[in-house]
Amino acid sequence: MEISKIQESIAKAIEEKISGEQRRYLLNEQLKAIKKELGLETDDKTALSAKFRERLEPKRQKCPPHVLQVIEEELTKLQLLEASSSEFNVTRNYLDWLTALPWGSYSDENFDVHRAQKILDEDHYGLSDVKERILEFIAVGKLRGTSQGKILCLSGPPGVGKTSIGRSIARALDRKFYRFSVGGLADVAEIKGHRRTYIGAMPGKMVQCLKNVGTANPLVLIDEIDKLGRGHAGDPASALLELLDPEQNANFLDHYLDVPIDLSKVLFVCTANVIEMIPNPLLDRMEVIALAGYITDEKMHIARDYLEKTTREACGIKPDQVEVTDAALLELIENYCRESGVRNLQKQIEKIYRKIALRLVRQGVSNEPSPDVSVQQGVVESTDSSDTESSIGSSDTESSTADCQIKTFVDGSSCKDATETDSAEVLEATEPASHEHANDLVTTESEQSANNDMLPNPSSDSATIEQVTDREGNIGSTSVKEDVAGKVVENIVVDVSNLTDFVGKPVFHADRIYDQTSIGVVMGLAWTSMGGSTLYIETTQVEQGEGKGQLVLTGQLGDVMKESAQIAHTVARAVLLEKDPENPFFANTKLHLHVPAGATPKDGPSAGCTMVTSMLSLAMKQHVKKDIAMTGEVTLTGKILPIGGVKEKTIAARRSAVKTIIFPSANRRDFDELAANVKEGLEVHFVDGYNQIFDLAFESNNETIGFGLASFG
Ligand SMILES: Nc1ncnc2c1ncn2[C@@H]1O[C@H](COP(=O)(O)OP(=O)(O)OP(=O)(O)O)[C@@H](O)[C@H]1O
Repeated sequence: MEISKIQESIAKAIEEKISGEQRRYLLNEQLKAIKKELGLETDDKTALSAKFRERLEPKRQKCPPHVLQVIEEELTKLQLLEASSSEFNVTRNYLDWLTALPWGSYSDENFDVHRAQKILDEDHYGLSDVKERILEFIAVGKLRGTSQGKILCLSGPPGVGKTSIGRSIARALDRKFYRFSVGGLADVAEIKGHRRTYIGAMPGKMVQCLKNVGTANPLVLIDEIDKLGRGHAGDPASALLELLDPEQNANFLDHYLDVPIDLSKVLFVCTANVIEMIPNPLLDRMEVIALAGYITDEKMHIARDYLEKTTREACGIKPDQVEVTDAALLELIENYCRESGVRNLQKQIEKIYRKIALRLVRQGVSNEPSPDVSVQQGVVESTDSSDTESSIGSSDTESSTADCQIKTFVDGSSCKDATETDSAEVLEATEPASHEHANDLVTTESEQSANNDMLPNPSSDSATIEQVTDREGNIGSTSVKEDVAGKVVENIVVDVSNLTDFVGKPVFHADRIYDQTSIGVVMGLAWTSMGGSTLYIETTQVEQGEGKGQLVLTGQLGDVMKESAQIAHTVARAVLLEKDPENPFFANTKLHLHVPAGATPKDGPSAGCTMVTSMLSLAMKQHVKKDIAMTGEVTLTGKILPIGGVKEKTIAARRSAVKTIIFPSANRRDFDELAANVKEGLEVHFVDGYNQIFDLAFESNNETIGFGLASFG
């Protein structure tokens, strides 16, 4: 009895529930039908299909037939699927990607070489050989009518402008710009996409790029290609090869998209610090353009004409409110920023300008732009605004309250135009950044006032602010408000004497630890991914005694360098035997050879001749010639073999005030190709055998000791 009552009540509850749902479903369907009848709304699936068709319509003519066919099939499938099913979502997303891609839509390319030259000059100082190569490339594009089929690779140490040159090329060619970094990338799916069957599947970077830029011929900058990871599932290098190779990429197959896409019109530019690390099949297909680094003089120009200008604008400071003297800039370059690139220099300049901004604000200056000119300011966008912003936000190591205030000031008032933060970015190739090309290091007062004369509507601010009233409206985009009335605001001068107030004390650099090298110490030249640098080889005597001849090595030397030291020991012994047969130094002395700095791992054979010289200097108790540096691999018989990184090493030598360099003869061609300003003031010798190095290194002492080395090697 009880049981039948319970059963009855359960049956009733279920019936009520079912009929309620049926009722709701019925009413919903009726509502939809009525709305459809009235033309108020189409159902979800129809609306979706209509949306996709509408998106496809403008591209239909240019869209390849096989893609159109897939889209049609998928649209039919969409109608048949239940809207709540997971497959419906997969199909919808797939259609979304398929219809969003810029099938066959290309932006008009600009092959105007003069315009390209202007743009490249506007964005970068110097780099004439690099610019020339780019212009040649554009010229060929003009003659052929297309620039397809080339992969450029810009290689060089960090901060020499590889990424920003990439951007300039996009601007010069009028192509859209997209950048993504493959540093550490180990998953092939990042490039080729995931198969649609996986939950959360996405297409690869290239398809994302095309969707973002909206044209099928952008310039794609692939950053850090030398740091490509090694994948556990699939090899990213092979996937990149398929992407980059002009023979294959006309039919690039993304796993997600599953229809071939034509990437043959995409211009690929890669960047790398060391080309040796790029997988060979990739390197084979690239046209490598090397950027070696800058000498002091070039850095001065870059700082004055480019970095200072963009930073000043980014900080909202007017040219007449600040003066950074030549001497201060030189000090900054020589003692704070000795590396090959200019990124650190840019950071230091930003640091100075932030501090100046704070001082100006404390003095009561307000450079707030009036509403009508703020628009104008937005246009004056640096091509590198992102980099500027990211370093403004992150470079400073001091975290004082003052700095926080400065940051607020900078962010709030002037860095509005910076946008990108991600590793992938899209840039419309915009019109020129406002770089000037003054050859002089300083924009003189007369130039400034000449500029003023050309300005149409000089403001009539009160005479209380000296420089402002003198040169009002100099950059034509800001005006000083009256709120400092009655107060004289002086422009801030940054000179050598007060530079430490802005950037602190200079950092210690180990590249010139000896003013005059002592006995057993010789300067060599090294080449790393950070550019060239000088290094010292130090040799001392540990103990002496009959038959104690031995060599101890320190300084984090790799296997090749250790072997090179052993070879040097043997060569030095042979040289001494030849010069001074009675001298038993090497046979009876335990030597210690060290290469500072001990924390930096070093390897390679190019310090061979430096090691021999260092050991001989100790054995003969003679200094080597002042300000001499050398590089070259030495063989057991004393032959000198060629080395790499001639330009980087020459620049490093100049940075360290070296006067004489010794290079292997086989590197003469590399040296001859260097720009005149890089070679300026250097006495360079090319040698085949160690005997010539001996003569050069111990030159001044030869007469005194009466050595005349017979041919060795
Ligand atoms: N010749 C130059 N003239 C003007 N500005 C330059 C020049 N070279 C570099 N810069 C500036 O230096 C900054 C750093 O350059 P960029 O980011 O392109 O370096 P990079 O070589 O790509 O470095 P990384 O290898 O670390 O990616 C940029 O703001 C760039 O505009």
